[in-house]
Amino acid sequence: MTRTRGIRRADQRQVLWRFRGYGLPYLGTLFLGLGLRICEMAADLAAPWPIAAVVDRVLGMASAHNPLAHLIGIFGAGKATMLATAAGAVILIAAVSGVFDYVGDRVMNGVGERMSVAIRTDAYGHLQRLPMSYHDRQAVGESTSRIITDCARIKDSLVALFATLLPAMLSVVSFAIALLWLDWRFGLIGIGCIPLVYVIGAHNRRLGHQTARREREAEGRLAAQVTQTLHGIRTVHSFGRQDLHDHHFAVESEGALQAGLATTRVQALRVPLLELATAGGTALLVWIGGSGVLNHWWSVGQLVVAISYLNSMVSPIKSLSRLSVTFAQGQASGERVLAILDEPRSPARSEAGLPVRTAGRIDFRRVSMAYGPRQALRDLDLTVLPGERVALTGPNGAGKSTSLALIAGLYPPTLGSVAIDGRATTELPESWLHRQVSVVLQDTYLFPGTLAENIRYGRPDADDADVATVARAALVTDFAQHLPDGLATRIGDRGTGLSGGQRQRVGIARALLADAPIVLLDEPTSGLDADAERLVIGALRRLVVGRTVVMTTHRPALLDVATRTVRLTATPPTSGRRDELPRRTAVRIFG
Ligand SMILES: Nc1ncnc2c1ncn2[C@@H]1O[C@H](COP(=O)(O)OP(=O)(O)OP(=O)(O)O)[C@@H](O)[C@H]1O
Repeated sequence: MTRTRGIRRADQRQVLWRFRGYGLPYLGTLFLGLGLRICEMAADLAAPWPIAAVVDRVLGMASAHNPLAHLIGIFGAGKATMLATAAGAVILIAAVSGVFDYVGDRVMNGVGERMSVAIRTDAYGHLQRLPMSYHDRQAVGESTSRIITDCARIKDSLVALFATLLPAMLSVVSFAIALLWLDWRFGLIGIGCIPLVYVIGAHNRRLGHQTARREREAEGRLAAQVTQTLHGIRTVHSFGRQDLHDHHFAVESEGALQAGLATTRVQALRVPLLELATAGGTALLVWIGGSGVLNHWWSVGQLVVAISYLNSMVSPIKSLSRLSVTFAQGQASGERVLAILDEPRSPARSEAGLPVRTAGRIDFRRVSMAYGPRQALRDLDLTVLPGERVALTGPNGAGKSTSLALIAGLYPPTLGSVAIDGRATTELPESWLHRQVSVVLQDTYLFPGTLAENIRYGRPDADDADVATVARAALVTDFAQHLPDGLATRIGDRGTGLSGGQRQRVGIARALLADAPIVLLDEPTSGLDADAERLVIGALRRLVVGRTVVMTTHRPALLDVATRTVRLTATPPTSGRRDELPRRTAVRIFG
């Protein structure tokens, strides 16, 4: 949020331009679309001439140069025949214009749609790969809103750009030239309308951008609010605090409403101002044009054509200025999506020279870790030898989970280094590191899908036999065989339908299948009753064999699995100064 506010005005205009690279693959299609629009334009330019021919030749008001005049008599010079021919020409021209409009629209809209899908896919892919520190500070709902709603607004802008803006600009230029060709006085009146209408549109765009940005920020906060409430829906129900969430939602909703109303005001003001500007142009044309007809400068038919051209020229200008709000919204949304795309990712590193499988030695060297201003670990020295099973214990907040997160490479240490087989985790490619380290968390996260799919999450290429083997070893089969479809049973969002112990066993099966040489267990049995814990520990005993294991636990039964226990201690700070925050050291107790 802070970042989008920080974007300078000069940069604001370039927001949508920053996405131009996504249009390069479609340049050929865009030119085809433009060609179709030019054909449509030619048909539109011909549209008023049959009427002019009727006025001049059939009604005999005057005779003047009409490029289609000779065509009206092609089937006969009788008035009835000429009328019928003119009527047929009107329909034919409209049909030709309609066909080009239809095909042109499909081609141009398609480019906008495809470009926005590519932007959304990139933004989503980038978001997933951003470091944990980014996700810690960004609400889930806010990120979701950027990927879904903001990308949709960018799509609206791109579709409007290709399907409306470019054709409208083409129309304005073509009709202005046609008016000039008809008579320079008509041309001047038409061209005179353009700056007036443009100024109104530009003013709207500026106002619209400010309100659109406020609206999108408020909507983002609303989405975050909904996600947070739904994530904690059990707690909401348990405490019956729906009223509190209603209140928070109403406050955010009011913010979104005010911003939405401001956008509506900007939009509402635009229409009357534009109507006034265009009515001025038409009035001038009727006045000067009428005088011209009376003075025999031009025919009635030509005046009809000129008025028709002026209308055709002004209506795209009107639609352009209507787009000012769409573009303002697209610009505000573009800033929010760029804020994701501009966020730096960890650099890609080569796996060349790295062993397929690490021996599993882990070294913490004078490691300190802070989450922003909050110190979590200080000066930790610890070596875990290959095959060792170390349990980290200590009071709440001593930094046990943080130590595991550092081994998994989820965060870089603030000071010191964490090394695997002598290589600092910050220098290792993420893909390699993830193959070396498996994690079983306190509450295993399961995705909607089958049990087998969830187990396969750690190794997508594993065959059914491998999945079945690890499911047996992790005691998943014990409960899966009582489910209607065994391992093919579908489970709900976040594993609903399974008990806590069952979810943990699926997590262990997943880690078994991933077969990483280092296993991290973060309180895998906390919250389980004695029976469930016994089963989970049974499964864990199979997982830890032949691997380096670092675990955090308060449970004596799980401590039995460890070959060494290390206690992280915390000395309370003597003052509020940062350098005197709790000092944590590794203290060997057993082993
Ligand atoms: N993602 C985070 N963002 C900010 N602060 C964090 C984050 N994770 C942990 N902390 C803070 O770091 C400190 C250490 O947390 P950590 O979870 O590592 O402790 P722990 O020893 O595992 O605690 P527990 O036994 O309660 O699980 C705590 O003060 C915690 O509030």
